Amino acid sequence: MSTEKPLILVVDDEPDIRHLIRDILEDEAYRVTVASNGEEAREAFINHQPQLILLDIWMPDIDGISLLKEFKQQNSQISVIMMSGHGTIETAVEATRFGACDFIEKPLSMAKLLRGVEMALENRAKQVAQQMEQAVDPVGKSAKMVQLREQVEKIAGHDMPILLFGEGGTGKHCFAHYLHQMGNYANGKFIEFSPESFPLDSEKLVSLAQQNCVYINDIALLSDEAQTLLRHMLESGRLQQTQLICATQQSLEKAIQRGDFLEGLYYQLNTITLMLPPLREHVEDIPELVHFFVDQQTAQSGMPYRRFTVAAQNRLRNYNWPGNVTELKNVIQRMLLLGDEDDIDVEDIEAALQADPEPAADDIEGINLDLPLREAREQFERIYLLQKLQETNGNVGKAAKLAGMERTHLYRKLRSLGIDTKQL
Ligand SMILES: Nc1ncnc2c1ncn2[C@@H]1O[C@H](COP(=O)(O)OP(=O)(O)OP(=O)(O)O)[C@@H](O)[C@H]1O
Repeated sequence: MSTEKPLILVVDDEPDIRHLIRDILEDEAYRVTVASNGEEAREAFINHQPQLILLDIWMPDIDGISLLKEFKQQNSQISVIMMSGHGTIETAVEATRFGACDFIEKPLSMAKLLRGVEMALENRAKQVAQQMEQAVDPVGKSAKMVQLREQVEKIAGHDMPILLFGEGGTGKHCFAHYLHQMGNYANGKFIEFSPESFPLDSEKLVSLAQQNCVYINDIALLSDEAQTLLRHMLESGRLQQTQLICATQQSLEKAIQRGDFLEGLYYQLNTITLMLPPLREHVEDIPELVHFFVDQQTAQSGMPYRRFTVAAQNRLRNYNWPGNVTELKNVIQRMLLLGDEDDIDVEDIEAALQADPEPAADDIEGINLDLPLREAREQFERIYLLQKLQETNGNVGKAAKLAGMERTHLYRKLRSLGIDTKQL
């Protein structure tokens, strides 16, 4: 996995705009390359292989849509944000149908530009991660899982909003992907919005959502503005050609009572609800989930295969899993990484469960929330990395794996945070 900052290609024939965007992005530590016309853009695309392209919709030698199509044909994974001036906004909306992930209007607002770039890169990273996970059918033969899969088969083909209700880590994303695969827009995209990334522009929402599956995580945390917009879109039928799946960990009825959630929106969303049980209520699925995650992780990372003894599997069934399937997956990853023997036994499980950083609230207590973001982030990074080093007895290589970073990058990061691993 590369930990270098993503490379962004900026294509615009106006030098002022190119340079302004380059400065803004470089200030945020992105790597940037620029092109002033179609020809240069093609060259930069091949030579630099950017992760994201900011593409002007109109240039003297070629129109942006044709260039977008070319890029998408050569690399369907590439993220492209179109930039449009007044009068070309309809073309920009059109561009989302040809695979642009977003568009921004000129004159450019620095905040919107950075937000757009961040969101595009985040979505790309999520897509890559999802592909690595090879969106699987939910595993489990317990009565609850069998019933849930049957429900999905019945409801996936209807264009009605679906609400997924379940504690953190119970498989809401997993079932949302399954619904997408079984639904009417299986050939369309799976687009995830968090409450912060929800588009507040109705045209943009409709153009992104059409013929696709839209998954909104933590729906109870949507801003009042976003709730009103979503309600309006649903009432006016503008999201009809969309598979809309919303997920929540908290009761929406209670959110309504507190005045935090629109009652009208709740009735729009509550037609079909799937209740995802906590893992402690279907522990009979644990052995199958363990096999599944061991196979998945050893195949993905080349870690050696390790077997769980029967006693170890029983211990896993007796734990109450406050973090549900996510916690089980993390514990398995930790054991595969840290153990040396072929077999994983009860003692390894006890050690991994004790090291489980689930009660996150305690861990972030040391962060001063009055600090500017950059410094608060540094404080968090320090606490987080010290915790990883503690879990691995100061082994930087293993800590890097747990943190999903390259070892050399972690060394550099530790140095910049003033952490001396020899003193630990
Ligand atoms: N039944 C299942 N079969 C196989 N994998 C599963 C199952 N349930 C969950 N997973 C996997 O476990 C991990 C956590 O599940 P997921 O992200 O779907 O939970 P979530 O409820 O959406 O979490 P959050 O509340 O944090 O958003 C994912 O990698 C998911 O693919």
